[in-house]
Amino acid sequence: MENGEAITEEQRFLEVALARRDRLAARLGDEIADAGDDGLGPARQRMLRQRFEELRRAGDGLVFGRLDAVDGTVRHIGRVGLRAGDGGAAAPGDDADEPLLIDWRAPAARPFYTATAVEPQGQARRRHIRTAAGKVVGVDDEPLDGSVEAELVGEGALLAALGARRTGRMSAAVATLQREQDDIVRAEASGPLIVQGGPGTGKTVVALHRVAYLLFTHQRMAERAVLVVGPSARFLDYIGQVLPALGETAVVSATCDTLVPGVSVGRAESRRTAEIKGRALWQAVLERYVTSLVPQARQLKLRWAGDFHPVEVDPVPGRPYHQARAIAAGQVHHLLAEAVAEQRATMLEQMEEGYEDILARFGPSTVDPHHTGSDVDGLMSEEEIEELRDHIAADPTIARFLESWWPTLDPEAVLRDLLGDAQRLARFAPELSADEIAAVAAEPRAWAPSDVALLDAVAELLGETGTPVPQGEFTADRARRTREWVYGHVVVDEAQELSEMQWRMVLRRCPSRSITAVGDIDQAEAPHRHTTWAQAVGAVLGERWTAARLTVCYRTPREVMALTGPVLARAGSHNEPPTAVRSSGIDPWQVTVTAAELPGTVERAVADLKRRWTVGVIAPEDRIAALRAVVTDVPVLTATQAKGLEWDATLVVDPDGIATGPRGWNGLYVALTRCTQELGQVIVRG
Ligand SMILES: Nc1ncnc2c1ncn2[C@@H]1O[C@H](COP(=O)(O)OP(=O)(O)OP(=O)(O)O)[C@@H](O)[C@H]1O
Repeated sequence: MENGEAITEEQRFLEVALARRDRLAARLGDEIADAGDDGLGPARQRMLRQRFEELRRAGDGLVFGRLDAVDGTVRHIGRVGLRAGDGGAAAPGDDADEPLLIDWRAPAARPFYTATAVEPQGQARRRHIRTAAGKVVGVDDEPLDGSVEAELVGEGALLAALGARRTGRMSAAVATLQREQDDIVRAEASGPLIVQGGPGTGKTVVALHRVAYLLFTHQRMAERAVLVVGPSARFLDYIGQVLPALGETAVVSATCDTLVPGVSVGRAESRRTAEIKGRALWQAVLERYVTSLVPQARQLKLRWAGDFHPVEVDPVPGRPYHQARAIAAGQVHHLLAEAVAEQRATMLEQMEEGYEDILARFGPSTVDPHHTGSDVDGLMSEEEIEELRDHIAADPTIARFLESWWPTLDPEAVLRDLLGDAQRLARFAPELSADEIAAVAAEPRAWAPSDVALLDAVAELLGETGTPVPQGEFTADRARRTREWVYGHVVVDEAQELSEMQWRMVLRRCPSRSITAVGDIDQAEAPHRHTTWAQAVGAVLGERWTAARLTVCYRTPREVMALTGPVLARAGSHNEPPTAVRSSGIDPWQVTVTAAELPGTVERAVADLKRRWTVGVIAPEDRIAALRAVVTDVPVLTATQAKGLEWDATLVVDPDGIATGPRGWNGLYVALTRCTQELGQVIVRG
């Protein structure tokens, strides 16, 4: 079939699918409007709204693929699934339940990503359909009968997508996911999966498509929401468009700095203290410290209605501090009520006379007036003791006493008391050297990034004080505002940057360990010293995690990747650099200038690149301010800030300066691999 005919044929199909989509969306819109009147449950309303949102967003790229099976069956693949009868009556002769468009996440769509000429999985042909504004603009056919052997799935469509200009926002790659990527997207989600991939291998793409896949496949996960942890707010903004476009609303995205509601980072910190405070040993240190705050077992003397009563309380070990406190408070209330009742019984026994007078001493609050008098034996019934216990529990004096004996604690105050006191640190963190203790204790009061994971650990050890779970219409809203929310799945991007304590913080949010972490250990710039995944996660996950790899670089052109070998070796890498899939045909270039010439050269180079491309400038930290003064309309970032981002062209300023910082070679590796087309370097002489 000629390409023109194929386009016409797919255009017809697209129009049918768009019409069905529109009709279905309109009908759902009506149902949502009526839902209030019909008294539909909130769960059903949420479902309707979610489906409506999904349909609304599935505009461009509603249909992007087609599989023709050997037996003649034709299946179209799209962003959402549609049935022939969706939104109203099916066309004459159509079965209303017959699938019209298959959701890319459904099992039936899998061969679209994984069938090859060697393993055609019953398919004769794969077709990629490119659309723009409701029009089919291109069709790429790939025979799977062995007549053509392609290394890449949908090579034409993939290379077109990769060669497209970058917009500063990540776009979905749902139409062109490659087999090694698809294997990870659809992998089992029962334990931690750690994906190592060099720059541009699609780790972020894979992570986000996996979220969409898991939410589609596992309803329970959608009920608990999925957490996406990324390295920076800039990065979260960069990927922000992708998830809704993939159809997901049950997702919370955060950085490690924003994971604890109500806590905000107020200052930067030195690499040294960040490294010290990221170590796994803090878990034990904090446990020891919080345990030391639990009052010892002791005999309390409590006053009730004018008399003192001895009450022996034994704190329950192994519970979070506040939970143990609540149990102890319950014990106090109960034992005091019992003691009062017992005292009364003893007194009654001892006294033969003056019965009425004695009862009066207990006061009206403890005595049911109907039960006074000679018709009872004077002993308190179970119900009366229960009632007395409630009075005791509500009594402000008793509450004040409990608070002074076993105070409720604020995690921030607890952590401050520990970190700010060198003597206390020496007692509870004997693993640290005197120098390390002095460095931690000398830090300013405001929280630094590494403190957030420590605060989270303290909050967990203290346990909650009974604050109600916030309400919200969408699961994600409630999850975002609740520190102890248990997510259905957690995805960590740029996972190589996490400290051991940050790993713990992530794990606390998903005790089932249904976690996908993607990263490149060779791009690690964080102050921890790990150079392998086993080191990075060993202290927290042990050996109970599965490794996967991505090996093909889709972003950086061959010409640029060729420069990275020596840099990677200097970074102490244990990994092969990924294989670049494409060439841009543009040789990387460099100029050498004096420090005085630097600003002018950068300004001119950016102005020139900007005429052709989207541009990012990457420089050492100490040059950023000066460069921002001359380059105002494109981002000027450190390698750390540029992590995960990409532009058509990158200008790397003073690469030697980038390489001399701590973990500098890793930073330079990040900087060199951000472009999709052109790389320029400005080297500073002397
Ligand atoms: N299958 C694909 N189809 C289309 N584009 C893809 C595909 N895989 C990756 N890309 C594109 O390649 C680029 C790099 O992908 P991504 O940012 O996910 O890589 P990464 O491994 O996270 O890189 P880094 O570690 O350097 O940040 C992006 O522009 C992405 O859209």
